Amino acid sequence: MVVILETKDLSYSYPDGTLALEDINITIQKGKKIAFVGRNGSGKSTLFMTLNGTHRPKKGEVLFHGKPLKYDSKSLREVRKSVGIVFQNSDDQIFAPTIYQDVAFGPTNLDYPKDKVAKIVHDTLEYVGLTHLKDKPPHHLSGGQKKRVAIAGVVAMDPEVIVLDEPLSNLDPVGADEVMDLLNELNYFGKTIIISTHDVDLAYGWADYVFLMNDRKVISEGTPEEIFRQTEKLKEAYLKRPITLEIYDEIRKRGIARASKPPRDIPDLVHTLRPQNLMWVDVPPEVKEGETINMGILYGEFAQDSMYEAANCKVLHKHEDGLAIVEMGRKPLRAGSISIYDTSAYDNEELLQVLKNDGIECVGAMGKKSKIVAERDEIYLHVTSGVIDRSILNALSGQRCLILTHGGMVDHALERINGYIEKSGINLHVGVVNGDSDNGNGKGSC
Ligand SMILES: Nc1ncnc2c1ncn2[C@@H]1O[C@H](COP(=O)(O)OP(=O)(O)OP(=O)(O)O)[C@@H](O)[C@H]1O
Repeated sequence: MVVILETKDLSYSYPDGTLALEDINITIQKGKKIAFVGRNGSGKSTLFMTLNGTHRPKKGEVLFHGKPLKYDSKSLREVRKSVGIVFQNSDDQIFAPTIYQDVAFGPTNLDYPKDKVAKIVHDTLEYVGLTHLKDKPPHHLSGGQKKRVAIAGVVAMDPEVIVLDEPLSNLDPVGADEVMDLLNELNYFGKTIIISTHDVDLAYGWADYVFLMNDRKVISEGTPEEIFRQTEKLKEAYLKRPITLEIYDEIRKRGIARASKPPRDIPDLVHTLRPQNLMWVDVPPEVKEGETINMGILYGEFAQDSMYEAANCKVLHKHEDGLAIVEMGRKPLRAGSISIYDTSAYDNEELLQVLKNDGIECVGAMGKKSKIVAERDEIYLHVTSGVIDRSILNALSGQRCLILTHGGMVDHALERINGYIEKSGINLHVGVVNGDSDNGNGKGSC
């Protein structure tokens, strides 16, 4: 593996004293797709500006092909030719009167002869699909088109590394797909692509390697599979888990996923679904269609919860020669429950009793006040966002859940859960376990 970019103990402060990066040590491999994931203000854009020398580190260094960056104008010109940056806001990047002139700006500055510049611009515009707009002023373009012009301006310099700050911000889904296709193509032809994003689904499905940033530091790095399994780190970085992983975990808990690697995208996810458990088996002559028969011991692929298990099967179709198609029975799950604790009538002693006596396995808090109470009294919160839906999902897979909330949100939670019960026909146990509210379905009995 060839290392193309590296930082060593890199720190950067803005002139007003804001420390935006602290002791960053990263290594970027040539030809990879890299995502820096972090919430607003974590330092992604600042880091990117240090990678091509726009920002000079206060401490530490940036190395390109193993050589420390120098900050004289000739060296900077060279590194900027090799490490191109596409800014978050295209208007900060595009300034020439026409798209043609904008894309020509970089190659012209490299002192290429006119005909070479013309060929580069022509080829680049064709490559990004903007030839038909070449004489338009950039401010007449849509956000997605401007983004492509900005990318074209960088591609025209033929850099080894293309760094894109939030490449999909303000793009509609189709525009976003187009930009990602373009980046994949550039990567396929050997460019190292580095992006920043808050979009965990994008990073999870797209990147070869992920750096997780929070509060001016890289707090974790690894393959997407490694990073997005680190629930605590994601929480620390105020990020969620990718939706594909969330769905996969729910499928797995219900015993309908194959034992395979966690899926990276939707086709992967579909593939993890265990095929319907239909089998051809030999059956005794007296067995009739519709009957349930004992299949004895299942093992390996066919056992759902352990290496070996006994299973009943329903005979769906009886064929000649003593063969039948049977459907394997699934083990029923223990019924889960959702208790709601109204923190307007909070009593720590009582809450601890509820947690213990009801065997609560998953606690969530909704609303700032309830979260503050939980933090103050050191009640561990398994869920802090999407609390109602998460609790429904956990209850569906057999867990006993408790939601800490207060005021109108108690009724809101009840309404949402009862709405789900009504729609799905699945009768979850739900109720308010303290205070005066009488809205519960099975109050106090969870
Ligand atoms: N020109 C500036 N002067 C002073 N502080 C700045 C400047 N630009 C950014 N900062 C600060 O540096 C820190 C890192 O900002 P940065 O823009 O690098 O974060 P980011 O991860 O790219 O955020 P976003 O996802 O919102 O783009 C923040 O605290 C920010 O307020």
